[in-house]
Amino acid sequence: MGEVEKKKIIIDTDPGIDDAMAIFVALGSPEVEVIALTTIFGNVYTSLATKNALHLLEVAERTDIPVVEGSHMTIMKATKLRIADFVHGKDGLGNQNFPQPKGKCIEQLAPEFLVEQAKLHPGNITIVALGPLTNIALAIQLDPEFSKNIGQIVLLGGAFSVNGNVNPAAEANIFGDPEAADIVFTSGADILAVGINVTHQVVFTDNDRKKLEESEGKLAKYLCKILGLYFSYHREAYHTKGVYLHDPTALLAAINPSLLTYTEGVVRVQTTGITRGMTLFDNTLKKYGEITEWTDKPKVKVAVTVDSPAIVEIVLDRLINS
Ligand SMILES: O=c1[nH]cnc2c1ncn2[C@@H]1O[C@H](CO)[C@@H](O)[C@H]1O
Repeated sequence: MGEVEKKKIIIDTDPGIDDAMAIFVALGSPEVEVIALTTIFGNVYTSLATKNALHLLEVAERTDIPVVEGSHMTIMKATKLRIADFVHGKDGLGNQNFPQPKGKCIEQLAPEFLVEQAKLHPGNITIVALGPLTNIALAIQLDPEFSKNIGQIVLLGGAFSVNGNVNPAAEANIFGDPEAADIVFTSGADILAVGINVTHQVVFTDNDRKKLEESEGKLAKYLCKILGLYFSYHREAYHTKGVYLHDPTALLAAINPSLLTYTEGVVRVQTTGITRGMTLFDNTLKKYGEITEWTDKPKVKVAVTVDSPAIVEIVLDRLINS
């Protein structure tokens, strides 16, 4: 029997403790081929995201995978960014003082790289977007064919019919660049959004962490070092005895969509006022009496439920066997 072709994924990432987890899960998943990591600000600034991406690939002994640096500012060219170092540490990886990576990112910039790869493999690349959507929006602006050429964009972002995590209205990745997010949601690309309404159901407990600690998995052991800060943040902010697996859930949705259920509709992002960054979903079933900002916009898929025990089990399995 011939080998089943692996799904080609590009992870757009701002590592980030849960990003590190997602990247390692991806590297341990035989179903996918990680063709590059592109970087973005969010949990850290973009230069640090690049450094951390290179570092994580060195830890995983996968320096064959290129790192491509992304935008240092929002699509509106704002450089005053909201960085979640209080969740991930000053270094983005739990304040562990890791050595500088030896490798370097490639010369090309992330938006051009994304455009080029989508052209090279039309319909066959999945972008797993784990941070603000700036690079992807820039790729859409660079090439009118990009939304058609890209296979799918699975994004971790939004808070659908629930409160956000930056403030009651907005989730962190969308809040990081709301204008970019609105461009992506309305681009016509095949989009699957995994919001915190879903990822807050996927809790990785103290007991799961113990399983990582007691395992022989190389990447499991590494993650145990950086998870401490993420756990204490969750204990303080959410009073949970565990952490939310945001990025690993989005990554696994890209690998095996049947782990979640979805609905379809139009998503717009609020870009002004106190609800800046809010994602508003229209299921398009109601016929409004007038034309709205949602009318005739392309539909996207939005995750509704998730098989949390299965997600945690797969994450554990991929890390313990690393
Ligand atoms: O309270 C928070 N504020 C800002 N960012 C957060 C918070 N909690 C988690 N994340 C980070 O933002 C993404 C999910 O929204 C994840 O990458 C997560 O690590």
